[in-house]
Amino acid sequence: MKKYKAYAKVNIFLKITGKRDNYHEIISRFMRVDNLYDELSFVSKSELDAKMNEFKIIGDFDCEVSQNTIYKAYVALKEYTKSASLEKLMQTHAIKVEKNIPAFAGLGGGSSDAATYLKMCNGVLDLGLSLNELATIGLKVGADVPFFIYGYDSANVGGIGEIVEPFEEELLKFDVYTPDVKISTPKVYTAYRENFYEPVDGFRAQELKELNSKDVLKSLSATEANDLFAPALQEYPQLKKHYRQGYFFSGSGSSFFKVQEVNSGEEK
Ligand SMILES: C[C@@](CO)(OP(=O)(O)O)[C@H](O)COP(=O)(O)OP(=O)(O)OC[C@H]1O[C@@H](n2ccc(N)nc2=O)[C@H](O)[C@@H]1O
Ligand SMILES: Nc1ncnc2c1ncn2[C@@H]1O[C@H](COP(=O)(O)OP(=O)(O)O)[C@@H](O)[C@H]1O
Repeated sequence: MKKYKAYAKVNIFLKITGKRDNYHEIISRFMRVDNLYDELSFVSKSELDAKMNEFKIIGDFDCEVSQNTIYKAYVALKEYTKSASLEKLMQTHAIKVEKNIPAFAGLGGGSSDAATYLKMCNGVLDLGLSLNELATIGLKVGADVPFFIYGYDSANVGGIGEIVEPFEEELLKFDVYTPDVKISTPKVYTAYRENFYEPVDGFRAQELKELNSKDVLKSLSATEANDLFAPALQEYPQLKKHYRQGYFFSGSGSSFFKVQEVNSGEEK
């Protein structure tokens, strides 16, 4: 059975540019983490399970199937395509997820799984949907899903996550660690809105969009790079003891990352 990789991402920078209803408009550099991914595959159900005709996810999750981003992606795809072959596929097959991306980590785990599932269905069922269509469907599941649909190594992400512009640069390797602090994304954004709201101006946003990721990380502190870091520290003070010099905060957290040092002996 073919396995599909659902990569993690880090936010090199994340700046809020405004509000849109109860969401926030952002400008953020997303970069794929090449050595951290979940693996998804379709597996045939037993005859008995097929008769149950339930959406089956095989994997280690702390949420109900109905709350899983993969199931939400299925519902959105079925709504968009009205595809009988999709229903048939999920009647006869389960989706197996080998989870490696920690949840609540600011690494986009749920969103990446949802995007990968949408691309798997599009391929296996030959639905003929464009990446733009899949990104539109995916946005219904989560703001981070469009980035994973396009599959760029590095991109400038805007809007609430629906604008994804590829950024040509080398894919960096990261050291990532995820303290055991379960962070609620909505709670961090709300804390930002209430206590830290200071949207970045257009000129500065454009400057950041044009800087390569290494130079961004060399020129900014963790707090300057990610507008959600200060509100996350306010809501989850225990994060403070996990902070290490030279590391940056990804998304709404709790993960920290830094660019891996390339030893002189290693190939460039
Ligand atoms: C913070 C970021 C940074 O990449 O990612 P993670 O830290 O989750 O990886 C994203 O903006 C999160 O994307 P995602 O995790 O898909 O968020 P969603 O499920 O769509 O939204 C969860 C909640 O976060 C808030 N939210 C999310 C995105 C956004 N641009 N503005 C917001 O205010 C809203 O309160 C929303 O109800
Ligand atoms: N496929 C999934 N993978 C991981 N978490 C998921 C998934 N579907 C739903 N969730 C739920 O979403 C929350 C964490 O989402 P996740 O995307 O992993 O974190 P973050 O948004 O911080 O990157 C948890 O409540 C988890 O139970």
